[in-house]
Amino acid sequence: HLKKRQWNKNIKKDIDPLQLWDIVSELGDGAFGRVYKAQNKETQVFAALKQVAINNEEDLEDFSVEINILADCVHPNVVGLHEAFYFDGKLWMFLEFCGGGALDSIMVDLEKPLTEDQIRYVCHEMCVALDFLHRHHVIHRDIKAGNVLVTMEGDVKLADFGVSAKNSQTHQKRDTFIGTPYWMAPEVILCETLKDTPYDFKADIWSLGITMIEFAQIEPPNKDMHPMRVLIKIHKSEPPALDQPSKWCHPFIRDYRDKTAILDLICEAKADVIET
Ligand SMILES: COc1ccc(Nc2ncnc(-c3cccnc3Nc3cc(NC(=O)c4cccc(C(F)(F)F)c4)ccc3C)n2)cc1
Repeated sequence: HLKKRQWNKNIKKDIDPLQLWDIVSELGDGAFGRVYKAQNKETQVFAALKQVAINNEEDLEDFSVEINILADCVHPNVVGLHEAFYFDGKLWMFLEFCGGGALDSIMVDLEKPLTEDQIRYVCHEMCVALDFLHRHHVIHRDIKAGNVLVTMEGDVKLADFGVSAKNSQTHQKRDTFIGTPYWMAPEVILCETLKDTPYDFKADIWSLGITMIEFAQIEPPNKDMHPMRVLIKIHKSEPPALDQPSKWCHPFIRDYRDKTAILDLICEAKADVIET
């Protein structure tokens, strides 16, 4: 007889989430799939809500992995999971809402890169997040500014919209190529293309470096190049560098505790929105 499917302890069943949460508005212009801003009726706390239609066991497996990672990896620099429900054939994921949004959108909205002080602070917070994830044997695999969220209090939280969104929208088959190439470490490309050399957590550190260049220049290196050509270039070239290295001071992560720089950025970004 079939072993009873071990139900995911992090997912609440047979409870209508809308009895506990109000949907406030749509998040992003559908860029992330169906993601909403929600508010808890009792605590008034805000959440980012993603609803995903679960059509089969495979989908449930995929998203259970994500929920287990989020439930196990509780850290101030990793986006937190409030709760998850399976209701009406859909998986409902409520995550802590970060009011500042993602850093790539902030740079695009303000039409300027981050300052050195902002980069220094964000870099330190991302190193702390990655150290935590790697100690929990989680390799992020898609580190980029678009996966770095900031709160109105100036906290920096690592998220990952790519994989799950990709699965939920395109129902990508497991063995197809995953992740945007610009930030990919050479060994990841090798693994993704040759499917044999296993890569390890150090791939996230390469992508962190590419993300620092992205913070400094708004775009990662090779952004204007066709993705396929980037794969070859990353593989055969030396690691990329800043366009103007002399512009940046070198003793980099030292007095990183300075939150004010990132708070200024968020105020600018929010002021920018209020003005428009
Ligand atoms: C456009 O303006 C805004 C304004 C505020 C926000 N704030 C915000 N705060 C929190 N989450 C989100 C979010 C936006 C779009 C899509 N998903 C979001 N969060 C989210 C993330 C996840 N999953 C992860 O972040 C995740 C998945 C696997 C691993 C990991 C990690 F390795 F980082 F732990 C993280 C699942 C479900 C949701 C709703 N968005 C976003 C856009």
